Amino acid sequence: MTKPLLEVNNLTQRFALSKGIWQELRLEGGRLVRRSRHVHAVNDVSFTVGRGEVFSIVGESGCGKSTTARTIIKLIEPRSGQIVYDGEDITAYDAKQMLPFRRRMQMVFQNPYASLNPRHTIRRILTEPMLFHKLAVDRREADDKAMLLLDKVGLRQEQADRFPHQFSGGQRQRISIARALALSPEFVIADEPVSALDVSIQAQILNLMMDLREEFNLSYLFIAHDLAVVKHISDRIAVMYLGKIVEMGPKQELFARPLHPYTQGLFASVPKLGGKSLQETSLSGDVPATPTELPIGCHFHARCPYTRPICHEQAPMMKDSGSGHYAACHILEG
Ligand SMILES: Nc1ncnc2c1ncn2[C@@H]1O[C@H](COP(=O)(O)OP(=O)(O)OP(=O)(O)O)[C@@H](O)[C@H]1O
Repeated sequence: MTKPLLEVNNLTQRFALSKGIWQELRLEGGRLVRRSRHVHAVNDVSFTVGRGEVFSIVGESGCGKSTTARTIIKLIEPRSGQIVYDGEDITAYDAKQMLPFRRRMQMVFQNPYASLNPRHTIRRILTEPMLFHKLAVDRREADDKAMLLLDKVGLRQEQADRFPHQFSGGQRQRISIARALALSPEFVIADEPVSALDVSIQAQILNLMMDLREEFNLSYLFIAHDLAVVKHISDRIAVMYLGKIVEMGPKQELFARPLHPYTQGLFASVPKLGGKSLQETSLSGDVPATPTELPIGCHFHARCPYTRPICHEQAPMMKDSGSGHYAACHILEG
């Protein structure tokens, strides 16, 4: 088997909440001390992304998708676990060591307006990173490359001297994609890249991303809260709930035979093709707003229609049901 481009092993991330109600009082050695509570955003997450693969992570808001992405690219330091990129363990790399990887791994964000400097022209947004990373010998070469990129993402060269606010949402996302490509990456992390766009524009951007994948031989880690968005583009999909991957497998397998009750609930809430109404969802209740205390046992037990006593006590292990289709649920253990 060929080596994966990205390997994430047992990744865990948590945030300290240090103010007001987020502190707790504890009796330690006869003294009352204040301790920060923590949000357990990512809990023991493992997956790989192969070369040329589109791997998607889906789950409801707050389940830890963005934190996983930001930790992989080391925008935040992992609490524990391992990140291996192209065979190199980058987990403990500092900012200087990360510099070449920051070029090779690019990120496209949900809100293109917030991620583009409003005071810079598109020309400057595209050429500056190239010059910084020495991917162009001079301004003229960077400029030529920028013009080519505008063509590739479906914008006109005459638009290069405009500012981000002079573009529509979809066009701004095209600029973000061009900026990511300006650094000739091999891996793109796309964090909800179409969620802020009109449905009619979403398909255009997804198609563009898939065309660029072919042309530039890209691998994608694609993050979305909506299974419908990842249906057409993914090779494999991981479903995340409360910081954990609960199911993972090839797209066809996952869509044909969702195993985990949470995945089944997500499917039930996908709008029917061509239909106006949503099907009745079998997902009741909400994800805890701030997961400072993780449930004991299966994280999903409070919302699961099939809960058994064991689900309150033991966390289920990921089990392979064949063809690389994994799920973590006690029901599947018989
Ligand atoms: N900097 C932070 N400080 C404290 N808590 C945080 C921080 N960033 C994220 N969180 C919390 O971590 C959890 C996971 O957040 P994350 O943004 O990764 O989820 P998500 O699945 O990407 O959701 P969304 O789609 O809404 O962004 C949430 O409970 C969130 O409130």
